[in-house]
Amino acid sequence: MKTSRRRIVINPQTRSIPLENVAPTRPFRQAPPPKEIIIRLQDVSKIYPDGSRCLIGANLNLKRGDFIFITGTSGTGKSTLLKLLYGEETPSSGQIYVNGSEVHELKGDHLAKFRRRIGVVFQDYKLIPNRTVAENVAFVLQAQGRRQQEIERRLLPTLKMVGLAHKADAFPDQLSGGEQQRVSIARAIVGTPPLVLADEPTGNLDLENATQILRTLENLNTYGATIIVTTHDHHLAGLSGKPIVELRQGQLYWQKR
Ligand SMILES: Nc1ncnc2c1ncn2[C@@H]1O[C@H](COP(=O)(O)OP(=O)(O)OP(=O)(O)O)[C@@H](O)[C@H]1O
Repeated sequence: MKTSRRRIVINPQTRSIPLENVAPTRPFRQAPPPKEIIIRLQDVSKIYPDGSRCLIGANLNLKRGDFIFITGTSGTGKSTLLKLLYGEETPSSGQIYVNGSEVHELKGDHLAKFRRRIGVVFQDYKLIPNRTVAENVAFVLQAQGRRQQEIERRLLPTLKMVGLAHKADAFPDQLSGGEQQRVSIARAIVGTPPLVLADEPTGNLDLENATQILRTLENLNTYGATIIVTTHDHHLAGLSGKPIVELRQGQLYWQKR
């Protein structure tokens, strides 16, 4: 049987191949990364409709259990990078794989299930205003379908870890900015997710509290969780001794220690 094939026509004027003859209807997809690679960015660009260029052909590979800091000046695109990783934003081009899934292919229940395995510390905390600290943190475990007994077993130690056991019954508007930030950290780690994305998790904290939060994330990392922390604070990133990746002009650069 004869199959119809698209002809590639070389333009004799320029000797270049007209794009409409070669561009496939779907972007060319690479094979998924090997299992030990938990995060892969392949030639990823992100340009917002208003022209803000955050990533330009960026590449990154992280293995399970890696812990890195992403640094970069304000407005370079650190938050955007995390949003791409949990599917809140879609790349303008390129592929992003997280936990074996190509993120922007995930929709509906698949996306919700994928996100349940990621602990996210949002820069603006996103606490539920009419729920107490304990309820905000427990909410994650309820969404994961955990039993009440397990919720109770996890809740208090996590609140203690972030120094907020005494505020369990307070509502978000009764907390300082730093305390709200620590609630958002507790919420991200209470389910011991295999991946934590923390957007400026220490931005509102003094050095003592910031160091305590880093120790908590390092502790989770020793149990195998992959951790990505964005920060402006080179000093804090330097203190931890973990690798630093700088986002500069749309590219990701591993810093030498
Ligand atoms: N939804 C959006 N629509 C258009 N532009 C956006 C959007 N979100 C972010 N931007 C722009 O993209 C750029 C990167 O923003 P982003 O918040 O990712 O940077 P950042 O490095 O996290 O900044 P900061 O350190 O100040 O939090 C900025 O110029 C910002 O104005």
